[in-house]
Amino acid sequence: MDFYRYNGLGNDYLVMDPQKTEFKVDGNSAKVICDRHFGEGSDGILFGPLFDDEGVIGLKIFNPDGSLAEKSGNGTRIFARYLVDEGYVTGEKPFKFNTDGGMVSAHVIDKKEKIKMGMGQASFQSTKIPATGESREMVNEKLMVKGSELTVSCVSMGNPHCVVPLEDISSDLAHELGPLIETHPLFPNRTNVQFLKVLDRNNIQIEIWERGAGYTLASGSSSCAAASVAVKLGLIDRQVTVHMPGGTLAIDMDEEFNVNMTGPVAFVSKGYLAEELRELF
Ligand SMILES: N[C@@H](CCC[C@H](N)C(=O)O)C(=O)O
Repeated sequence: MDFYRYNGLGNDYLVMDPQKTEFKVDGNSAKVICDRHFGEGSDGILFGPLFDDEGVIGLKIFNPDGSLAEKSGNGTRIFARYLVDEGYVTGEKPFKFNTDGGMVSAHVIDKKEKIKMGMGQASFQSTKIPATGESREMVNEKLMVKGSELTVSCVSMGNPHCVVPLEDISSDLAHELGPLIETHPLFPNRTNVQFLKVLDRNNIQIEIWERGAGYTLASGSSSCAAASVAVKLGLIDRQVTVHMPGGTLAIDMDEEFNVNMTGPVAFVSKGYLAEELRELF
C-alpha cells in the first residue's frame, strides 16, 4: 500500500509508511503527491514509522509545498491512530514517538473520537520560534502588514506560530493577511498564522493560515498555539475548546505551558500511486 488517507477535522494527511511503500518521500515527491488537482491531494504527508537504532519510532512531516514541518497536531493524532490501526502499538497504554519538533505522547482513548496528545511545551522565546531581532518573549508585538499595524504574539510548539487576536475574524481575512504574515521577514523559517477571537474564558475561535499549506479547516498545533497565547494574555482559563471551520479540539495546559490536545481522527481510504504520477518526481 502506498498511502493511507486520514483526516483530523478536515485537515487531511496521507500516511506513507516506508515498511509498506517503496517510496522514500522527499520534498519534490511530496509536492507532486499533495497537489489537489494533479496529484492525490492532501494537506501534507506523514512519512513513518521510521525506527532509530534503539527502536524509537520517528515521524517526518511534509507540507504540500514540499517543506518539512517540525510538528503537527492533527498529523500526530492521525499518526498515533495509524500506529494502532496497523498494529505497531496496541494503544492500550500511552506511547511516544519523535518528530523533528520533539517527542510527543499519545493516549488513544477512542481511536475514532478521542486521541489525547502531549504536544510539548509552548515557548514564547524569539530564538525558539525563530524570529529575527534581539532575544525576547514575543508577546503583544507590533507588526506592520499591508500598511496596517497588527498586535501579534508568537509561540513555538516545536513549529512556529504567529497569533493575531482580533474582535472579528473570517476566512477572507486569513486568505488576505495569512500569506503576508507567513512570509514576513520577521520569521526566517516562515510561520503558521492564527486569527484568534476569544468567545469566553473556555472557548476560542480561530481561522488558520498554515505555513506551506495555506488555508486549512483545522490545525492542532495552531489550536495549541492560539490557546497558549490567550492564556499568556490572561484572556482564558487553562482548559479551552478551540472552534475551527472543521470542528473543535480540546486544549489544556499546566502552569509551565505543557500543552495537551484532544480530538478525533477519521480514516478515509488507502491506495496506490499510479506509475505515471511517479514519473513526475
Ligand atoms: N496541520 C498541522 C500543522 C502542519 C505543519 C505546519 N503547516 C507547519 O509548517 O508547521 C497541525 O494540525 O498542527
